[in-house]
Amino acid sequence: MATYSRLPGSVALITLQNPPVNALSAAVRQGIVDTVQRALKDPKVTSVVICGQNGKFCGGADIREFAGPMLGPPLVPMIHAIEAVDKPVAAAIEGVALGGGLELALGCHYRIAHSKALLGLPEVTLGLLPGAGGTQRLPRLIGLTAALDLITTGRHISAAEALKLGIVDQVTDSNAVDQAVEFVRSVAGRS
Ligand SMILES: CC/C=C\C/C=C/C(=O)SCCNC(=O)CCNC(=O)[C@H](O)C(C)(C)COP(=O)(O)OP(=O)(O)OC[C@H]1O[C@@H](n2cnc3c(N)ncnc32)[C@H](O)[C@@H]1OP(=O)(O)O
Repeated sequence: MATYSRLPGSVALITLQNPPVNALSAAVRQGIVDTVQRALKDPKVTSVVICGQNGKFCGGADIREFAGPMLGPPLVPMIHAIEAVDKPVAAAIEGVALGGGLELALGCHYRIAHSKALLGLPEVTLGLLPGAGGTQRLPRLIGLTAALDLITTGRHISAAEALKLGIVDQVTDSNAVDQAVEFVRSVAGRS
C-alpha cells in the first residue's frame, strides 16, 4: 500500500509501505495510483514527495509476486501519470532505489538521495531489461554511454556516483525525506 499525508507548506507526502524493501507489489502500485490522483486533485497541494517506509525507497518489482499472474495497475502508465503531474514531484531516496524503484524515481521531476543510498537497474541479473521507462529516461538524463553501462552491468551505484552522473539532484547526510520536502517547497508553483 501507499499512505498519503499533507504536510505544512502544502506538500503531499506519499509513503510506500511493503516490508522489507517496499517493493512494487500490486497493492503498492494501486496505492501509488490512488495517492498521486489525490495529490493532483487537492487544490491545497502544491508539490509532492514520494518516499518509502523505514528508510528504504523501493527495491523494485516484488519478487514474491513473480510466480503468480500480473495483478494491479501496470507500472508504465503509473510512472507516466507521475511524470505528467503539473506540480513538482520529488523522490526521497533512502536505502535502495533498484529496478522498477529507480524507474519510479526517474519518473519524478527531482531526486534527493541519502548519502548511503544505493541505486541501480539490476534487471539484467534476472535476465530482463528495464521495462518501465528506464531505458528511455536514464539515457536522456545521463547520456547513452553511462546509461548503457548501468543497464548492461546491473551494478549498484552510490548516491555520490549518482550525483556525479546526474541521476540525483541532491545528496544529503541527514534525513532525505525532510530534505526533499524542503526542496519541493522551494520549487512549488513551477510546472
Ligand atoms: C511490477 C513491475 C514488473 C517489472 C518491472 C520491474 C522489474 C524490477 O524491478 S527487477 C529488479 C527487482 N529487484 C531486485 O532485483 C532487487 C533484489 N534485492 C537485492 O538486491 C537486495 O535484496 C537488496 C539490495 C534490496 C537488499 O540487500 P540486503 O540488505 O543484503 O538484504 P537481503 O538481500 O537479505 O534482503 C532483505 C529482505 O528483502 C527481501 N527483498 C529484497 N528485494 C526484494 C524484492 N524486490 N521484492 C521482495 N522482497 C525483496 C529479501 O528477500 C529479504 O527478505 P527476507 O528477510 O524475508 O529473506
